[in-house]
Amino acid sequence: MLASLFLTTALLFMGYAGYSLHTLLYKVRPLGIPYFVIPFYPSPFSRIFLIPFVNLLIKVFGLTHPRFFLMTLDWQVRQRYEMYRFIRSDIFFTVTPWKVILHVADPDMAVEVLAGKGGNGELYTRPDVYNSMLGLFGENVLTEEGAVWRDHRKITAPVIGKSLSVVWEESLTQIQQMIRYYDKHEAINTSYRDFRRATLGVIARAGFSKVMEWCPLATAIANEKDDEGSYQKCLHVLFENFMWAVIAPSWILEMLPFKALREAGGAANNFRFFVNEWFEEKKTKIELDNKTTLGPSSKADLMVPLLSKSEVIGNAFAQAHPLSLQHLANSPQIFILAGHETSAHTIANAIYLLAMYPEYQVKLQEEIDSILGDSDHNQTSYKTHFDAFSSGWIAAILFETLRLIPELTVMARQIGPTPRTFPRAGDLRPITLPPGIEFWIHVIGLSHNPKYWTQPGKTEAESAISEFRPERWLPKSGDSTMLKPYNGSYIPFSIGARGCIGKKFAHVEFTAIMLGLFREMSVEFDSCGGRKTFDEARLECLAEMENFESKITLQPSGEMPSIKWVRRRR
Ligand code: HEM
Repeated sequence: MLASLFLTTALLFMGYAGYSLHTLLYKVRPLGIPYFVIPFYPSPFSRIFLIPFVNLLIKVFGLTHPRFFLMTLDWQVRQRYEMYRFIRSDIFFTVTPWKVILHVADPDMAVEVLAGKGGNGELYTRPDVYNSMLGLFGENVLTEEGAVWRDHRKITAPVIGKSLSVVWEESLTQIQQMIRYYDKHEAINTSYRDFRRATLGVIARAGFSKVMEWCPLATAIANEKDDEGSYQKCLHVLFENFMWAVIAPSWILEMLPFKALREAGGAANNFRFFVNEWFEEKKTKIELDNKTTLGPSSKADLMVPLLSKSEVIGNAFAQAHPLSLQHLANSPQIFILAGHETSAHTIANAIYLLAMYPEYQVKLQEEIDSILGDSDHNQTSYKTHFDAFSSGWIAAILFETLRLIPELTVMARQIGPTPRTFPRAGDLRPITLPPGIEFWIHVIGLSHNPKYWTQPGKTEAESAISEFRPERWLPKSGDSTMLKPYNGSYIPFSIGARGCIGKKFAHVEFTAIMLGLFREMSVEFDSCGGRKTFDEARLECLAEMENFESKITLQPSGEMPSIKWVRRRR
């Protein structure tokens, strides 16, 4: 009885899926764009329960046709531009029974989708599944759309711009503390975590005037009784299990019979708790300050101007933009989530690339020495020194790192309820797409598209598009501006009104951290007592980078080779 009920349900489901797929194919075929049929939509649920199983089948049966790549986890990272080369088109569809996805490595179309406006005069929105993932911490600037998002953005964007001096100062402080630790340790393979701690320290200070001295994760966790230790532990657990935290509410995770999932549920709760506590602490302090004749004691962190716009503190702006205190309380959580892992992993990626290509460390150090001369880098400031470093090797290394390994591999948007026409680069005719289609703007596909990355006067092979060549960004002789890639072909921070709010923050932080590290140190692979050659370590590193996976951001799925920080020989 139960078996026949199960069979009937399965047959009905398959019938419905088949019918739905047929309807969607009917929409897609006349458009004349290459398409592949995929049996599932790559939602967080399928990422956990289905795709690993499909990956196993693909491996066991040795399936090598490119259509099978499209069913694997993070094919966007491993295939880069190759899928588009194979089908000879910069856009293609995957049609699933539930959704049609248009994969885009065409820069003109990318610009229109990310920065253009839909039929209702608003920006194209993210698919609901993305907003619900990002909405784990309540409504915030990242998840809202339309008028509410505009109000959030109006409040948060200027606030971030005001924190840059603190970002510079705190980045140098974190690195000083980190170097003290590295000086006493032979080899480490904890760089991703180490930089997460450093950038967390920067955002805590810039955001909340909270001082978090740098220490390795193990020490932070061992000190769990201190606030920051438990805070970092819960962030760590949350990042490791983000997909679980997205697909199930914390109270369900906390009831499950698996320790890792219970911890993930607890971590999501604790994270909200900690940030709310920081927020409340700050609010009380500002309210107190406002009651005194002196006014707010500190203008230098993100929360002061943010809170001064809230309905609690109350002013004309708050009346015109009635965002609730809860909306504003969610903003710091998003600053922390969006602003510390992205920066930390970009720095760690750059460090590994510099270990693989030591010749660029020398360039970087020469640049630092020529700008600073004998002066102490710890005495520099954002105002006096950022500009000097913003169009040389440090900047080129940041841009090239993000070209090869962006933090977000795909930016998803959807068409509203009416058909829209989209431009295509080159002399291809624009294309009118029906409602219901999702765009997956392929950030790495775009930054590896040979039409836009083959350098003038060179062949595609000579341009070494898949390799780390920061010099491609440097100003040409007789010019002072850095490379400006074809619009839409380089979008690690996205573009347009919805582009990253923390782009400058991240650039300043990266610059100060590189300055602090490479003024004093060099990085090299650990030879494991002479058992591993440089070439072996380099190949190991490349193989790990090929296997990076998207959790919240793109990051190692296994162990990176160990590296050593050594004092510079001068
Ligand atoms: C290397 C570092 C970073 C990278 C690569 C990066 C990348 C991005 C990207 C690609 C988006 C757009 C996402 C989308 O449209 O789907 C974004 C949005 C955002 N980023 Fe960043 N980000 C970085 C650092 C930061 C920092 C340091 C902060 C804050 C201090 C920050 C705060 C935000 C916020 C609030 C948004 C949402 C903006 C909106 O929707 O209006 N990011 N970031």
